[in-house]
Formats: sequence, C-alpha cells, structure tokens
Amino acid sequence: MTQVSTKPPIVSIRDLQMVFPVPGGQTVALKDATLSIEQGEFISLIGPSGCGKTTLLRLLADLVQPTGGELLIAGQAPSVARQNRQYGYVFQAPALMEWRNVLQNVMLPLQLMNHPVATRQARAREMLKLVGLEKFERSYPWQLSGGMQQRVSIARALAFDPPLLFMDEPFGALDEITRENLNLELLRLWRETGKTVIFVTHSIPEAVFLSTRVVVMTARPGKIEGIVKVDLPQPRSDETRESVRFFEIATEIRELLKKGHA
Ligand SMILES: Nc1ncnc2c1ncn2[C@@H]1O[C@H](COP(=O)(O)OP(=O)(O)OP(=O)(O)O)[C@@H](O)[C@H]1O
Repeated sequence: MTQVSTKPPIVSIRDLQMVFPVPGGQTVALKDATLSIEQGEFISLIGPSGCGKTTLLRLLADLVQPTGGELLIAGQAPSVARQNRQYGYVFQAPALMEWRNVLQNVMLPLQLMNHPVATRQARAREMLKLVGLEKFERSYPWQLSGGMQQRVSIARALAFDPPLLFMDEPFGALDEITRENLNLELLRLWRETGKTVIFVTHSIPEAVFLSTRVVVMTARPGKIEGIVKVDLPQPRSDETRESVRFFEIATEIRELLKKGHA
C-alpha cells in the first residue's frame, strides 16, 4: 500500500511576484514563481545576476512582502514562520561582530531571545562542534580565515535549530579548494541534521554537487526556467565531481541558463 504524506511541503510558493517601485517606473524582480519543496531537500537557486534569487530568499524570510501570489513555510505565513524561528539565514559575507568571540557570536541569537546563559552556551558549543570549530570558541573573527568565519555564521544560523536554512552565496568569496571543502562539510551537516537547505549560487558545479534539485532562473524579470533533479548518489564525494552523470546534469543546467538568457 502506498503511504500518502499529510505533511505540508516545507516551502510552497505559487505565482509569486515581486515588483519594486524605482524612480520613473518599476522593476519586476520575480514573476510567476511556483515551487514546492519537501522537508529534507537541498535546493539550489541558480541564474544570471539580478534575476531575483536573493529576492526570493528575502520573500521566504519575510524580509520583504510579495506584490502577488502565495507563499507558505511549513503551512504558515512567512511572518508566523519567522516568529516561530523556522529558518536560519546565512549571508554572502559572514557578518560577525568583531568585538565578540566565536562562542559569543554564535550565542547572540539565543541571547537576544533571553535564553538562560547555560542553555545558550551549551547550544552554541554543540553547533560549533557540528561545524568543526569547537577549538576556536575563544577566537575573534579577525583571527579566523574566510572559510572559518563562514562556518561560524552557519553555526549561528543553526543556533535555534530551525528546520530550514537559507544560504545566499555563502562561499562565493572563497578560493576554489576552500569552497569544495566547505561544500563537503555542508553536505555532512545536511545529512546529520536533516535540515532543508535553500542555497543561492552562481556556480553550476557547486549547484550540481550539493543539490537534490536545482531551480534555474531566467534573466530579469526572474522566472523559473526549469527545475533539474540531481539523481547523483549520496553521500557525494570528490569522485562525484568526476562522474559522467555529473557532467550530463551540469550540461542540462547550462542549456536551461542559456535559454533563460536568450
Ligand atoms: N529593495 C529594492 N528596490 C528596488 N529594486 C530592487 C530591490 N531589491 C532588489 N531589487 C532589484 O530586483 C532585481 C533582483 O535583485 P536580486 O538581488 O534578487 O537578484 P539576484 O539574482 O540575487 O542577483 P545577484 O546574483 O547579482 O546577487 C534587481 O534588478 C535588483 O536591482
């Protein structure tokens, strides 16, 4: 007998639209986006600069309000999901507080919510262990490499143990090898925690390596050109990047990107 899941998708968007007023007119940042994401997926958003990837994340995070369409996070309005701490957000720049050490940075969200000191310390240490930085809790951001700083910001985003993690080009500024290592670490963390990740990237290989599905967007006004399922075996490894299937999927995404540019 087939089991039918009654759980709502963790993200459900229908005909989502975002139009920004600009002097002398308007910018259509996102047009008619429809997408459903199940719990535990790893979704990458890829598309040309200005196609609305960050806007889509900001809509999901309730940082801007859509001008049309529907959007639900775990069956809730984004404002409710935000209050219920349903997601963590990792930005392109780590945005750490220079005057706070690593532990204090990770504890900050819990401190703002008045969690007791012992609870927030224990939770922050657990998250630092998850990202492999338990030995650096007393270090200050300026004492860490760019990759380590981004791991701290991932630990901070996970402090509330949210089911969803939004990541906006988190590794874009890092060198290729650091980026590949962090990709592997992120996949380990994703497997161990069962989180749903929505990840913005400009890199086709990064999207293929990380994702269960890749959402390909068109040039402005940003629309979804296609959704590519990545059927590469898990866990992914360095060998994954050399497989024939990896190149086939990368080519499929490249063709969709070209179509969206035309
Ligand atoms: N607050 C705003 N007011 C006016 N226009 C905006 C605003 N936010 C975004 N836009 C415009 O919406 C479009 C989409 O921007 P967005 O940052 O979502 O693109 P993106 O795909 O993330 O780009 P990139 O890959 O370069 O980061 C752009 O043309 C941008 O200028």
